[in-house]
Amino acid sequence: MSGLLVVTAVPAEAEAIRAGLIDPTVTVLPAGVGPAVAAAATARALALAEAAGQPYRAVVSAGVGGGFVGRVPVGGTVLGTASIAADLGAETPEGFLPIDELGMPPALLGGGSTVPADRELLAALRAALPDATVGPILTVNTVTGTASSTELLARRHPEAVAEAMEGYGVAMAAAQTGLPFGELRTISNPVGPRDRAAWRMREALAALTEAAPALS
Ligand SMILES: O=C(O)c1cccc(C(=O)CC[C@H]2O[C@@H](n3cnc4c(=O)[nH]cnc43)[C@H](O)[C@@H]2O)c1
Repeated sequence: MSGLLVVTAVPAEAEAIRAGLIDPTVTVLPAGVGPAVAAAATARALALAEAAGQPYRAVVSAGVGGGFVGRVPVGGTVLGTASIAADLGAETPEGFLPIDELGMPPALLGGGSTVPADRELLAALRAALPDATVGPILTVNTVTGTASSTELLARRHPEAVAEAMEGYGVAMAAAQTGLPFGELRTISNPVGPRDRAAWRMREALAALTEAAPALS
């Protein structure tokens, strides 16, 4: 059996993680931005490893993300208790309905819009990163960029600590293969009105390098 598969969106995240890794059996795969490409690339990597007789033992979605103000600071590190597809569902005149509430058989949804992190994997990550903020991480197709959508999202997910764009996709690929899944994010920006100039990408990438020894 191979080691851990860590899936990032962009090469800069992958390089930041590789710079801090201490476990040589960890593979870091930059898969692309968004849940669809993340799921497809993760599923392919898992299937190829399985076919080669060297399956991975667990999968972690990792990279930078937006933090909910008052829940985690910019530059902070977050561990997901669950990855939630926050915009998978239907709009109604009364508001957003998650896919789980549309009356579809759960089997058709791959279980639903929330994928819990594997307990043992999360416990190991928490032990290695005791200062990390722990809570659900939202997966969105569109970076939240207005005060009104931030408020709606924060109200719908009062426990959520961060948002990013890949976790749920990676989680679905891991679930299809029956592998433990976790999500680790470092915070590059607050979730809120779009201000790209205020993103602290360098700090978030440095925090990824610092967190990388926990990936083993
Ligand atoms: O906003 C832009 O102009 C922009 C231009 C180039 C690249 C990006 C990104 O890489 C953003 C998405 C990327 O980073 C993660 N991320 C970071 N902060 C957030 C956030 O507040 N909400 C959602 N995703 C975020 C995400 O996982 C992507 O991989 C943006």
